[in-house]
Amino acid sequence: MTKALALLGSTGSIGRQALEIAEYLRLPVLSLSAHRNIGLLEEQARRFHPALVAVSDEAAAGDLKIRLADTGIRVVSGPEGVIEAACVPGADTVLTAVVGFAGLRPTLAAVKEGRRIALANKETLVGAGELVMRAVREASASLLPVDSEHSAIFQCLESCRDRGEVKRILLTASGGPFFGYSRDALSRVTPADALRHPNWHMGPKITVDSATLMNKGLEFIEAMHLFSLPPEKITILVHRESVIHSMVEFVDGAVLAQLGAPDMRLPIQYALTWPHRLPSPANPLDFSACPSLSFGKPDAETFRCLALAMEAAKRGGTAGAVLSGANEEAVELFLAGRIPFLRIEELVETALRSVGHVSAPSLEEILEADREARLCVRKSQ
Ligand SMILES: NC(=O)C1=CN([C@@H]2O[C@H](COP(=O)(O)OP(=O)(O)OC[C@H]3O[C@@H](n4cnc5c(N)ncnc54)[C@H](OP(=O)(O)O)[C@@H]3O)[C@@H](O)[C@H]2O)C=CC1
Ligand SMILES: CC(=O)[C@@H](O)[C@H](O)COP(=O)(O)O
Ligand SMILES: [Mn+2]
Repeated sequence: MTKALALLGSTGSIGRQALEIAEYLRLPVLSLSAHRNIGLLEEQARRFHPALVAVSDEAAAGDLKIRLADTGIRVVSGPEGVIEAACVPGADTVLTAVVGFAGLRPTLAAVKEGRRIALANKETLVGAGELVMRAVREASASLLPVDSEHSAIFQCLESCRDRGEVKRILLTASGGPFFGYSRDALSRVTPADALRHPNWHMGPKITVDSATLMNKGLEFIEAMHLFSLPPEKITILVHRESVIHSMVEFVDGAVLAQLGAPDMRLPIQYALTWPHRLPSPANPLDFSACPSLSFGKPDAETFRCLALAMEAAKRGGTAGAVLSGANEEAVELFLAGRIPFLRIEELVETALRSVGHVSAPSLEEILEADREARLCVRKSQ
């Protein structure tokens, strides 16, 4: 059970819900971080009185220092400031809800300090899964998934004493807002269309990833690392209702599933209270509102990002960092209205084919692969 929290990405979708849970559980919050949204960060700082707040954008950090001058709260800046927030003295748990690869270095720093990590930032494991999991083992840190599917799998595996008993993981996918669309229809969708997820309210990047099915590809790689499973033992199952958050099939044919309303407050809270369960403000599951549950296969021919992610999953090494970095950059261009939807997959594929591969990379080589992938996307847009 968490005693005190460091929260990275507090102004985002996960960050705001995490603060709701911290308040509900009466957990002290010792640090907060954001990129630029200092209006909300100031409000949060005044409400939760952390020892430290970090703002990764230097100019915004300067403004926040002035705004918080009367509070005695320390304001630190830049990527190094976010690392300081991750390692704030006294916090036993760090919830990493920064979006994108910017989450890697602070997460790694907290792992090395042996903290409990409640991990929402999936790009960390996609880009540097082997390195991060090795650091977790070396520091005897705990890594608790917040991503809804991975929290579900984690919960289904809790009574499993021998991983050899796992036949496969069934990773559920909503199919996103464009489920059933043809390539022709996809060529005309807008950012506003892509931001309309059928079941979840999330930040813009992950919402677009759900629309391209890249989110499921990222989650496939995240699951491989978190649960030490080869790609053959993970099956993606389209489940439009997002009620079953994922399942585990065992060698005797038994299947365990975790169900719940689509409400991230539940997996956030479980990562903070584990190994205990406490009452939660999350919406309860109303079975009468979901009379039928459907299942199907994902369409990786229409949604090419999924096929590219599976390719990167099998390739390993720096492929995950290239996939993730190129995708982040391409999604940003799409959201800015500078490229059409289907250009996202083309740019990711170009990066995967162009950036040199390293099979057992160091942190520096991973960071370099991410940099090169982003550069490749910007040059090819
Ligand atoms: N939202 C959800 O329901 C789920 C999210 N996740 C994962 O959790 C992570 C966060 O997602 P979500 O909350 O939706 O994202 P949001 O975009 O809503 O929030 C992102 C947070 O990260 C901060 N941030 C943005 N860029 C940087 C940067 N370069 N350096 C440091 N901080 C930065 C933002 O600050 P600012 O506000 O100032 O820009 C904000 O606090 C993602 O990895 C996502 O895939 C996983 C499962 C579900
Ligand atoms: C809430 C959460 O964990 C998201 O990752 C969500 O699962 C996205 O849904 P799909 O990618 O399945 O559309
Ligand atoms: Mn998810």
